[in-house]
Amino acid sequence: MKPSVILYKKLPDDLLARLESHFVVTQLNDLSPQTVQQNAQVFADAQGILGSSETVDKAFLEHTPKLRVASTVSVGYDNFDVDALTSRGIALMHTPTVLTETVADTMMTLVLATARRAVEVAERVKAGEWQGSIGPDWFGIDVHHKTLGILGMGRIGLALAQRAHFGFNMPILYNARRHHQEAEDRFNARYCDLDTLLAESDFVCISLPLTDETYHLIGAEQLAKMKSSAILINAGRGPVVDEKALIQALMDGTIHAAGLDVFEQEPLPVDSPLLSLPNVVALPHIGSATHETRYNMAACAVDNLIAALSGNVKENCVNPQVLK
Ligand SMILES: NC(=O)C1=CN([C@@H]2O[C@H](COP(=O)(O)OP(=O)(O)OC[C@H]3O[C@@H](n4cnc5c(N)ncnc54)[C@H](O)[C@@H]3O)[C@@H](O)[C@H]2O)C=CC1
Ligand SMILES: O=C(O)C(=O)CO
Repeated sequence: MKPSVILYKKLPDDLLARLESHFVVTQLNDLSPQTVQQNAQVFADAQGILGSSETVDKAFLEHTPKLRVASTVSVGYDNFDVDALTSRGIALMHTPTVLTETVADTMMTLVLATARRAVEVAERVKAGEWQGSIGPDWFGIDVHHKTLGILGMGRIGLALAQRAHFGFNMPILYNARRHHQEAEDRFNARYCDLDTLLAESDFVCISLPLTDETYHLIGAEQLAKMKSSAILINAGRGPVVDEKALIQALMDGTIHAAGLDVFEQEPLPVDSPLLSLPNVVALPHIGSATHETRYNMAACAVDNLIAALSGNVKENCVNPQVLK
């Protein structure tokens, strides 16, 4: 008999058909306690789950005694209790690599949009304010040849460094737990401690995962170490930055601007002070959101689930120790 799996994200038809050729698939909207309660038998029978963004913790796992694989349509997995999964022998599969270039494009978009005030001035044009030659109140700052600091020199950080180095002639600084030879050799990136990176960068770019270590890594103290002309870019996870401290720093001119794809609470509440600051470009977590990349992520997640439930995993497992 085919194993039962729960799908909690919409898939393109061809990928759904592929999933259904291997499994008995139940489609649900989410993994909320209410959904679990209403579909108790489905969760009790499920050997696999596939979707994104929902919390999978100890309390959830109590309802899934047969679960063997969780396949997330994302590279980030901070919404999973990995220790709880591992202690139950459940494999966690994710989708690195297929989204790397697209997310780096998004980060470069934020760098350019904040520096050149693209959103703000486009809105002024739409509001009919472009009535003659523009003056300094419409000007931005240069991106090329400025120093770009990277926090999180992993796959996405490297792809960002490539764009900044070759495309914009930007010196690259990075802080990491170890030296990255590839970044140093290919992009002339210079390793430095966090304080030096904050003090010397014109753009501080975050492509870090959210972990206990990175939670609120950037707070008031760190923002105060940045240049007052510097711009903060965050496309890692919202809680890596203390959002209250960031709002204060943007309001009092401690830093120049921020380009944000991720927030402490998503969707960003409509009354967030971030939305009334002209020096903020706020995107709705679109880092990987292109048609091509979202398709590739979904295909990767389907393949990951098939591989893991058939004992055939070659890549993309967060906790490979459960496979031994
Ligand atoms: N905005 C968006 O739509 C997206 C956001 N992301 C976020 O980007 C993150 C990174 O993705 P990848 O580059 O593929 O992952 P990765 O694992 O290749 O890179 C993360 C890097 O951060 C480093 N790191 C972790 N903790 C650190 C610490 N405390 N101090 C310094 N460095 C530390 C790791 O050593 C690694 O080099 C994801 O975990 C996710 O949170 C990923 C995709 C899309
Ligand atoms: O993959 C991730 O981690 C995202 O945030 C969305 O692509």
